[in-house]
Amino acid sequence: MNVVYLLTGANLGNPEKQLKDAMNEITERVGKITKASSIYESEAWGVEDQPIFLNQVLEVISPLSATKILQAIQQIELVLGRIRTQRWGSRTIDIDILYFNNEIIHDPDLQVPHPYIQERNFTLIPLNEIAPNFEHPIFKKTNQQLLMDSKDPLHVKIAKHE
Ligand SMILES: Nc1ncnc2c1ncn2[C@@H]1O[C@H](COP(=O)(O)OP(=O)(O)OP(=O)(O)O)[C@@H](O)[C@H]1O
Ligand SMILES: Nc1nc2c(c(=O)[nH]1)N=C(CO)CN2
Repeated sequence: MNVVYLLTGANLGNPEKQLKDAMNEITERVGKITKASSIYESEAWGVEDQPIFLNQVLEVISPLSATKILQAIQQIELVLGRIRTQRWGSRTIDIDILYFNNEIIHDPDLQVPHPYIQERNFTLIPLNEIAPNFEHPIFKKTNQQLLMDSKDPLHVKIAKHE
């Protein structure tokens, strides 16, 4: 069994419902959700002039390989009607693999740990709620240390407690 951390995000349609729907699909297609952070809201990072985002981090126990999980989350994005616009643009649902066990993967289609974890408070803050002591396998720092070192000014607040 593998331990995988996923980030879900949405800023179009009904973001809260889409995060809930994503949890159901993840349970169906990826594995058992063992921890779920609160739902957080923040301004759009990277591209301005977008609606605010909701984000959540999930810990999932999965029998699938990282490649199979990527395929499963891409299926879920399709099922939930993801509309792709621009890079870092608005979306009905986005699912990223943050960590897969403590493995380092550099495939053209799959970078694990996710390359932006340490730069984005919208990832670090929910991640810290459920996995503060998990160590980043490249930086050899816990999520808590990464958050303390973060230079991202983005303000991320709880929208809804789990
Ligand atoms: N760890 C990962 N999790 C999810 N997708 C990944 C990962 N590493 C690489 N990818 C690739 O990224 C592509 C998805 O890009 P996407 O359009 O979601 O980027 P984005 O969400 O706009 O930006 P970002 O990746 O910075 O969050 C997928 O096709 C997938 O192959
Ligand atoms: N606050 C926030 N900003 C973002 C997000 C996101 O999930 N939350 N996702 C993006 C696409 O990768 C770009 N910007």
